[in-house]
Amino acid sequence: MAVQYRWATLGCGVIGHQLAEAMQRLGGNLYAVGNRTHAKAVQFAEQYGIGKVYDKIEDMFQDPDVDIIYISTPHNTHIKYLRQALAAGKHVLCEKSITLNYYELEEAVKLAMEHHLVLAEAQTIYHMPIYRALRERIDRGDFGPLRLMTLNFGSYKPYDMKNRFFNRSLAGGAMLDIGVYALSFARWFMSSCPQEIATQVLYAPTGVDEQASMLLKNEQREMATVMLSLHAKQPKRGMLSFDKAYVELMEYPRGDKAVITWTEDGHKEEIVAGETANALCYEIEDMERTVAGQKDFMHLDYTVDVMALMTKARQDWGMRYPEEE
Ligand SMILES: NC(=O)C1=CN([C@@H]2O[C@H](COP(=O)(O)OP(=O)(O)OC[C@H]3O[C@@H](n4cnc5c(N)ncnc54)[C@H](OP(=O)(O)O)[C@@H]3O)[C@@H](O)[C@H]2O)C=CC1
Ligand SMILES: O=C1CO[C@H](CO)[C@@H](O)[C@@H]1O
Repeated sequence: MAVQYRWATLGCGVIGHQLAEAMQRLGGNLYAVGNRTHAKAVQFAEQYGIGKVYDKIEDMFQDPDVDIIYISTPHNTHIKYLRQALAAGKHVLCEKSITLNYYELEEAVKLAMEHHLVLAEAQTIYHMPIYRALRERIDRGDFGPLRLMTLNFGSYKPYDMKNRFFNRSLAGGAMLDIGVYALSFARWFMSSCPQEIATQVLYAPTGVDEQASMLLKNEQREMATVMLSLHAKQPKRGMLSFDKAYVELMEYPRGDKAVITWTEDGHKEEIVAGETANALCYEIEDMERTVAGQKDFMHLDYTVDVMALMTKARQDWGMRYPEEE
């Protein structure tokens, strides 16, 4: 699918570069770039052959030629830009976690609805073809009823205040950075949003959540366990357990392969769908198809459920960011 809309990127850090590369892999290009540090936007534009660099970020919202804004700044800055972009009539694809908490997201969703715009979180899990392939097989009843899932996500980040990971003023912490993947995985497969949630937390010296565990259960008696760590490596492993089989996905945020182990005789089956390297291409394509009005491929309803769970967990812990005090 060719890129048909004009996209502007707000932010040109690690993931901003990946989005620019994905655009080019699709045979398109970003239309414009804006960034807090202007010099980096200029350099970014040169690297990718982007024609427009805004002097000020605010100019992006007023540019009548922009259709979709991609926000990739730290979590706590998202709401400020969401407000401005949506009020100016732009569709928005915003990086995970889409907002700091449920209340900010509620406000953004209301704005998007009022202005008839597509608002979406850049959550790779909702766009990787392997997730759709598995969903189809589950819905067909191949594995029997879903009983439980176990989700791990561990990343080793140093306690370095120069980056966002442990910095409370940049909305650091495990839940918003990586918990959002585990919960999006859980929400994708669960028949309804979990109603019961039990959690534990360990804080980093900087006051943000370094490790967290969660137990979830919904009305259909489907359960999930989540273990997160931001200062200890773990495999990114998602496991779904059914009556007839269990299914494992490794590197699940951008997974492209699932291994099924059949309960009856233990034999294994592998399903491959999509490619990890194209993760952001799938996201761009789904956003464009949704903006074009084909169907909703973005799953903002799941994003809202996941944000509600993350907010509930932090409320239970009494953990607040400076913006919430
Ligand atoms: N989907 C995915 O696979 C991934 C998603 N992410 C998400 O993307 C977002 C950005 O992460 P990442 O690219 O790693 O971050 P980086 O630190 O690499 O880049 C951050 C960007 O935000 C800008 N920025 C930083 N602070 C502010 C501020 N206070 N106001 C305005 N702009 C600011 C930076 O501008 P400057 O140049 O001036 O510093 C830079 O352009 C996060 O929400 C993160 O969770 C991150 C990695 C992977
Ligand atoms: O989204 C992301 C991908 O995973 C990384 C951890 O391994 C995160 O830190 C990052 O924000």
